[in-house]
Amino acid sequence: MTDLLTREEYKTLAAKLALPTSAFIDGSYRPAHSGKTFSTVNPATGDTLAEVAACGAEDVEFAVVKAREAFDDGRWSKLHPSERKDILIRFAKLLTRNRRELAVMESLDSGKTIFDCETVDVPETISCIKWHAEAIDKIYDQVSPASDDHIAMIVREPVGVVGLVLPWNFPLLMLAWKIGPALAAGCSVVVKPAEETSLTALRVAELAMEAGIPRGVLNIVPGTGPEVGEPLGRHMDVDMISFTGSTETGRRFLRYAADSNLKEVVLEMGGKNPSVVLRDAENLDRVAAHVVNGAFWNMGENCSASSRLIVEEEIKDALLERIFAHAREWTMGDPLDPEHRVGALVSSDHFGKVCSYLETGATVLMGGKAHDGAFVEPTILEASRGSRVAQEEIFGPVLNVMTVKGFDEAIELANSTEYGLAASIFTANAKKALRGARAIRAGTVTVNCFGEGDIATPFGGFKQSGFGGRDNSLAAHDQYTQIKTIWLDLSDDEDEAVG
Ligand SMILES: NC(=O)C1=CN([C@@H]2O[C@H](COP(=O)(O)OP(=O)(O)OC[C@H]3O[C@@H](n4cnc5c(N)ncnc54)[C@H](O)[C@@H]3O)[C@@H](O)[C@H]2O)C=CC1
Ligand code: BAL
Repeated sequence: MTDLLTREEYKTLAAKLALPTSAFIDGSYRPAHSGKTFSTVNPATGDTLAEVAACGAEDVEFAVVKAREAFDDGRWSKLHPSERKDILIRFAKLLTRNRRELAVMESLDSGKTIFDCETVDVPETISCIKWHAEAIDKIYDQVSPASDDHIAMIVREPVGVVGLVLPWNFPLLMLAWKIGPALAAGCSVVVKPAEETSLTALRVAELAMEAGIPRGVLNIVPGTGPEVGEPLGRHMDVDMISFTGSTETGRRFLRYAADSNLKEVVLEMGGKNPSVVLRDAENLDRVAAHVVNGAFWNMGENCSASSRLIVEEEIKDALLERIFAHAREWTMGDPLDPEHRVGALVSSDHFGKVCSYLETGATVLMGGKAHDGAFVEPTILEASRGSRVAQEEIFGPVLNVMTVKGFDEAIELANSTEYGLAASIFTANAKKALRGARAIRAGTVTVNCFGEGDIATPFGGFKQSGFGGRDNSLAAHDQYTQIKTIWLDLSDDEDEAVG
């Protein structure tokens, strides 16, 4: 368990932080080609933290050229996997050395609680880099069945230059989910952080250089979606895009690829994830704790947040009573106070979006109030299945409750949105648990618990939640490599004529 500091100690650290503000391309910090900057704001206070380089198409071009040079000359892509492993492990050690600085920077820039940054975001970022580093020199290529006078090898090669487009809800962790396997595989990357939260990615790039990742291999280009994300998505010399964010923007990347070089596209997008609680669920208090954690953790700014509770009507009241009790324990306020479990929403725009769902006419069972232009109380609503709060990804601490009469209706309702990222099912009946887990169309289903799995299990979605691949596990290695088949003729030259 991480040793947490006091609020005052975190405030002192925050005041002393040196914030990186320039793009990081070809191994050094540089201003945007245009010289323009944009403000990055602490959403909890509204204060401007720093002016960050507002990059554009020229900067994307420069970063892609440098990433391509690095890839083609093999300074990283052709190292022995064990050499990449050693450097990435050194990188993980430097992240560990700087973990407190990164946690405070992440909390300030995103509004996430320091508790989560210290206990989840930063440690999982480090273990993700380590996991892919440790895996890379243990993955074997294959030899296919073939006749005695041939050998057919199936080898995996790094995809090449990869554009990584990140969301703001887990700035460090999503960076790690993508650069961990991409760098381990030997790719060169151009990262576009979300404009709301660029700081930690810029700092991490410097630590990567210090660890020995060669220049040009890891480039960070901050800026807006249209000015940086689109030129990256349309670039003719980018071999692949891996994106996490909204389904709407994910669709754009498919169009960019279709209109340019048909680069590979992997999309990890939104969710409207159900917690299904059947009448035979055991230990409703424990179920309630999972439901509350699933709905309110990270202020619900989580693609796999359990934002829909589907409960059989016999147990609805008993479950809700316990859910209210657990939700009341989720204290909200200054993200740098380690006692707080609910911090600020990421931006005033996003705060406005979440608040708009509180005014759609749904019955408010708990919470429902917003504070100081940044904070939304853990909120429990009751609205019908066709309503906006039941269908749309709110990405805030808002749980919608719906009752059902039995298993079949519960599963049908669980599947009734355009999304299919994650789901939980709570029941003491093993058959129902497994039938439900199979029938729910989602990339991850947890039984009698809530979670996303871990670095060793694939993460991604069905339906409009996902496209093209999976983050985490060796499935992520597959994402950043492509298959090549090599045939070799072993026959004696004198055996037979060709043709
Ligand atoms: N992990 C997830 O599933 C996430 C889902 N969202 C959902 O999306 C909603 C909107 O949040 P946004 O920040 O606007 O998400 P977004 O999908 O627009 O942003 C994600 C990334 O895409 C980039 N981007 C935006 N527009 C682009 C464009 N036209 N071309 C290329 N790149 C572009 C952004 O700069 C950012 O780096 C949230 O309220 C939430 O519902 C947002 C972030 C993460
Ligand atoms: N929950 C990890 C992925 C995401 O929310 O973007």
